[in-house]
Amino acid sequence: MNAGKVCDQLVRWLEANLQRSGAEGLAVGLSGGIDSAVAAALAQRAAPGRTLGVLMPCHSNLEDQADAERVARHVGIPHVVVDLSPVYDILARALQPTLPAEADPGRLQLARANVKPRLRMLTLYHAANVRGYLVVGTGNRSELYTGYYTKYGDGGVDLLPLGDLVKGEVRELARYLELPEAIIQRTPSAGLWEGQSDEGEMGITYAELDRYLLEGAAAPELLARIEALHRVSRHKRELPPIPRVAR
Ligand SMILES: Nc1ncnc2c1ncn2[C@@H]1O[C@H](COP(=O)(O)OP(=O)(O)OC[C@H]2O[C@@H]([n+]3cccc(C(=O)O)c3)[C@H](O)[C@@H]2O)[C@@H](O)[C@H]1O
Ligand SMILES: Nc1ncnc2c1ncn2[C@@H]1O[C@H](COP(=O)(O)OP(=O)(O)OP(=O)(O)O)[C@@H](O)[C@H]1O
Repeated sequence: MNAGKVCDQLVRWLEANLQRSGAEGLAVGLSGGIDSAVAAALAQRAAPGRTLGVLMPCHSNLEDQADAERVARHVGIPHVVVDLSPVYDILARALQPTLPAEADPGRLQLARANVKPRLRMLTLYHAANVRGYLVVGTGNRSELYTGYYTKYGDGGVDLLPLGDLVKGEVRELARYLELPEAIIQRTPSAGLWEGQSDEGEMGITYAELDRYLLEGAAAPELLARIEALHRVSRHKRELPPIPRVAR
C-alpha cells in the first residue's frame, strides 16, 4: 500500500463528503487506540480547526484516557471529556426490569458491555448536533467484515473513512501520519471488560484476517470461522428489513 497516496485520497474523500453534507465539521470519539487516532488525524487534515475529539471514559483506565489526550494534542485538535461512568451505573440499575428471570451470564456480560458504545454513540451525536458536525466512525474493513462492533453503538456513525482498509493498513497509515509509536503498538481491544482483546474474542488474529481479506488465503478452519462471523453479522451492514405489503 502506498500510504501517502491512500492518505491523500481519504482526506479528499472526507472533504468531499463534508462539503456535500453541508455540515460544518467533524467529531471523532478518541479512545487512545490506533483506529480513532488515525481517523482523527485524517479528519483534522480534511477539516482543520473544525474537528473535535470526544473522550468518553466509562469505567476506563486512566492510561487509556492519557493516551486519548496525547492523541488529541499530537493531532492538534480540541477535545472535550464526558465521563460516562455515572450514567452507565444509573442505566445499569434502571435496566434491571429488562432482565429475564435467569439471565445467561455470557449474554448478560455482552449486553451490559454493549451499553458503553451505545452511550458513546449518543454522546457523539449530541456533540455533533450542537455544532452542525458529522460523526466520523473508526471501523476498519477487518472489523466491518466480521461484524466486530456494536450495532447502533460504535457502528452508529455518519462516515467510515477507514472502512476499506484492513487493520494492518491502518497501522501503516498511522506510521505515515507519524502517530506516537506507543499508540500504534497497543494491543487492539474494545475495552468493554477487563482483559478483553479483539483477537482473543474473535478467535482470529488480525494478521490472519487481513491476509484472508487481501489475498483470499486462509486454512479451511480459519476460512470457515471468518465466513461464519461474516454471515451472522450481515444484519449489521444492512438497513432493517421492511416487508413488502400486498394491498
Ligand atoms: N439476523 C439478524 N437480523 C437482524 N438483527 C439481528 C440478527 N441477529 C442479531 N440481530 C440483532 O443484533 C444484536 C446483536 O448485535 P450487537 O448488539 O452489536 O451485539 P454483538 O454482536 O453480540 O456484540 C458486539 C460485539 O462487538 C464487539 N465490539 C464492540 C464494540 C467495539 C468493538 C471494537 O473493537 O471496535 C468491538 C464486542 O466485543 C462484541 O463481540 C441482537 O441482540 C439483535 O438485536
Ligand atoms: N473511551 C473512549 N472515548 C472516546 N471514544 C471511544 C472510547 N472508547 C471507544 N471509543 C470510540 O469507539 C471506537 C471503537 O473503539 P474500541 O476501543 O472499541 O476499538 P477499536 O476499534 O480498536 O478502536 P481504537 O483503535 O480507536 O481503540 C473507537 O475508535 C472510538 O472512536
